[in-house]
Amino acid sequence: MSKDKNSAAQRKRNFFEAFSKSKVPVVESSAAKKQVLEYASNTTASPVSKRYIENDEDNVVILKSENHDKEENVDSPSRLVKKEEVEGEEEESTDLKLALLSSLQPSLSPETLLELLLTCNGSVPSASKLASSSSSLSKKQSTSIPTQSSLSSFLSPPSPTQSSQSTRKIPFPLPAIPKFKTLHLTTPSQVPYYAPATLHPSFLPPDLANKLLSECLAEVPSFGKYEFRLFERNVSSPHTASFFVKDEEMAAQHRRGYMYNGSVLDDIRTFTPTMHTITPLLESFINTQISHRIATVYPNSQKLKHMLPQNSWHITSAFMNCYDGAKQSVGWHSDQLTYLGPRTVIASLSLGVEREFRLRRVAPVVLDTDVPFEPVDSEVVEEGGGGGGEWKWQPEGQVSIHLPHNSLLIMHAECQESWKHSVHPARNIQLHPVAGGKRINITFRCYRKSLRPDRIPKCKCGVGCVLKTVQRVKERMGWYFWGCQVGNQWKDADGDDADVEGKEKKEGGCGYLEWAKFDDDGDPIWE
Ligand SMILES: O=C(O)CCC(=O)C(=O)O
Ligand SMILES: [Fe+2]
Repeated sequence: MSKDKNSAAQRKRNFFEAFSKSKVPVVESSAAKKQVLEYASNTTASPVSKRYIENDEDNVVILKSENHDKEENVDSPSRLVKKEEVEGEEEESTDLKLALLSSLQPSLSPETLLELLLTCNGSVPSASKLASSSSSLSKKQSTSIPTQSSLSSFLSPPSPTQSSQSTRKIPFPLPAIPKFKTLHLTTPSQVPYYAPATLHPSFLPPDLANKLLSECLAEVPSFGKYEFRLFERNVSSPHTASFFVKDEEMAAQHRRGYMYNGSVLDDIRTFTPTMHTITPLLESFINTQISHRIATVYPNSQKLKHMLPQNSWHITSAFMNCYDGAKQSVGWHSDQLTYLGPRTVIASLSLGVEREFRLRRVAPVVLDTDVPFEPVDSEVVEEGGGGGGEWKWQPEGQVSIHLPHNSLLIMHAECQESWKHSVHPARNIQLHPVAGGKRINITFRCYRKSLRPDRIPKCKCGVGCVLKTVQRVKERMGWYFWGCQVGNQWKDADGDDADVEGKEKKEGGCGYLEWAKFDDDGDPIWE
């Protein structure tokens, strides 16, 4: 590192450069503002570590980047506060305060924010108050599509052969990964080129991530173990998990009516304090990421049909998973869409031990499911084939992504319908100083009001239906249907519910099936 790069002025210039290209989560509600302000007055920043490991399995392709430092420089709120080039706590906490202040005052330039902080002796609450009461502050340049420092690195090359300054469009649809291959992605910037996901390491300010981890670890001992029938997923799951909602009222609603695999959950908990604190940060960040993806990846820069309107992704609930030791895992599955609706986005935060997450495409992305609905023989639409018109899907290889402590993986809108994911058992793990052998994962979700249990169809068993898509029948590829929860489960010895060929359907169930129609924004149209 050059001397010049180390100088305070240069560091400040670097920071401002990164900062002005970035979009910090915007905190809008007054309760959320209060939480950020509370956090701002208590926090000190500490360094984070991250590590990308390589793998020597057969048939493994490892994509390496020439410029790891640059490529790992990805977007996250804490990117703005974590300074590889900056030494010393004081600098870090200034950056953290700037990031927090920016989330409260998103329209102000970084220079203005710094001036405000200096004027207010470093107090974020006072600086924010001052900003709100002043009308003559300089504004950040407004752009309809926010760009991010890390997203510019996201758009930088996924392979070593390209120059780090060039940008390459993320292909849509994504290229096929050759059958039997596992593509190990070693930098976050590679992820969106091969999977319908983005990875944001060092997502939270380090102290906040550690606080959240400690809260989660306190919850874990009372988690239940779910074999084969883990909540929304019909899958072998040798790990423990629990379900969280925002408040008691929601918890009561969930206990009353939300069905998972034919029964209601009895273990429904409310968010821990830090889950509440990070909710507005996550919401703002995810909405920014979704908008960026729409602008840069999806055809004609339009949201995919059935996606939520822009800026309306919000957190209603979360599954918290705990993987204790190298062998605990979750088999191939996609998350059930029943309450999430079509084209859902899921924010998955990892804490503690780094583990390997895999993704595999199982069906094409269908852009227009708006085809005339006609009655068909229910056999034809069974997921996984059987009946006429079966889709001959060319099996594809898989992508492997390592998820370190405090990394956020966003599963984007095309992920659940066309891909499956899993957490791979590990040969060995590196213990985490706080979590020991445990990995905690929280998947934050946006349940739709229009898909509350009292609104969705019941099957002939009298149980709320499950929402699925057709994945193997060419003529109806991508269509959505409501089916019997029991009738849509498969006996599944190896945890892979994608490969149902040759497996038997579970006993019982009424075989109910009804086509599901959704409007452009993904809300159901009932007939
Ligand atoms: O632990 C993970 O990263 C994934 C968890 C998951 O797939 C789920 O909660 O549905
Ligand atoms: Fe999942």
